[in-house]
Amino acid sequence: MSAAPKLFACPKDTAIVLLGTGVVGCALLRLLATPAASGLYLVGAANSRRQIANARGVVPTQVFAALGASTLPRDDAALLAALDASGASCRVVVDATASGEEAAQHAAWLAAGFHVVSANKAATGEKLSAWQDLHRAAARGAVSYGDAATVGAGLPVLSTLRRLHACGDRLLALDGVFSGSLSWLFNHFDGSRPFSALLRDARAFGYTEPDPRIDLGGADVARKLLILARSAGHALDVADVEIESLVPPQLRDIDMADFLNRMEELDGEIEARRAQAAREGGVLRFLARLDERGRAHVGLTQVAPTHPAARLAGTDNLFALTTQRYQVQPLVIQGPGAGPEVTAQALLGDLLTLRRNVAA
Ligand SMILES: NC(=O)C1=CN([C@@H]2O[C@H](COP(=O)(O)OP(=O)(O)OC[C@H]3O[C@@H](n4cnc5c(N)ncnc54)[C@H](O)[C@@H]3O)[C@@H](O)[C@H]2O)C=CC1
Ligand SMILES: N[C@@H](CC=O)C(=O)O
Repeated sequence: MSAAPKLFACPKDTAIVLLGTGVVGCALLRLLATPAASGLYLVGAANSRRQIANARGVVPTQVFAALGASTLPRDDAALLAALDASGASCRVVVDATASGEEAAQHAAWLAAGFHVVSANKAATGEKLSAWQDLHRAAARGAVSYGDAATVGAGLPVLSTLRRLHACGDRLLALDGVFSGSLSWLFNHFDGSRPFSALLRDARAFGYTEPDPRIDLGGADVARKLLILARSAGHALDVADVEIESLVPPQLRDIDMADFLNRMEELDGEIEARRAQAAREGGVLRFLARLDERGRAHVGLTQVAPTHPAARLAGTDNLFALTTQRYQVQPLVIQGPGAGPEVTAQALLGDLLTLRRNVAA
């Protein structure tokens, strides 16, 4: 891969490797080629099968072609070596995969002094012990973990919660719609098209997880609820969240390709629920709730058309934060909660914050 002279017009202070060149990773590559990303330079990129690395710099717009031509085997160590060889003072691994294996490495990377910026929720939204390890590792490595993309695709909800927590405010309850894909699906599911057809569209628009059962099964929403609760100081674990799955038992354990061919099997049950809700004057929304007694639940709920969740559009997420100081009226954050551009912007925002903090 040839060096990129234009990139070196900026100080080489922040070197990046990018894991994952799917919809989010690609959108980030586009942003890295814009002036907003001055001072950030890419030294490696990988998908699940191939990688490229060059400590002197990789041109973001050439990553696809270079990966296509690459014969380098997948090896995270070689990517970390490129970060080290770059000489940059700030070395960052960006995780835009949905891989549990990569997420399991975040703590080790932090402990070794690499910053991590992640859209992947598997490290922070699953086991509480992993969350705790990660925060200990970041302290040990004196580095930061950027996670703005993991909740609300970068809506300012985690930053707000953390600021309230730092001010001594206490989160009492959390309510809302935490999934962009499920929001989009139920905002459009009016009986005119089968649910499975809408799901194919949501997948094509890049709103769903690589395996849409992670969305439909409630796991993605539960992860976000856990990330939010933990960021507000609540030590919640996976077993503390009651999850209602929309995936019927016969579709849960088959491989993803089979599931994608059999999505029509979702239609009967979900259309019956929609029709029943409509007969009773309501609509379906996939809601998340953490109540004041620490009970957490995610699942499909029938709501009245006047309910705030019934008035969302597109991929809107809605986060209603009830805290000691926002008790009479919750603090509400609403906006698009999925999609490549907004998610990549959240990653870029974390990278720029890191760069600023390291320079300060
Ligand atoms: N799509 C969205 O709106 C949002 C996505 N996210 C998160 O962003 C992440 C990526 O999502 P998408 O781009 O939609 O998925 P995608 O399926 O389009 O892309 C995933 C990429 O990761 C690569 N990959 C898988 N395992 C890998 C490994 N071990 N090493 C390197 N690359 C590997 C795949 O080859 C692919 O390039 C997920 O964790 C998702 O939860 C977060 C917020 C919003
Ligand atoms: N699949 C997720 C993408 C963002 O996290 C969602 O639907 O919200």
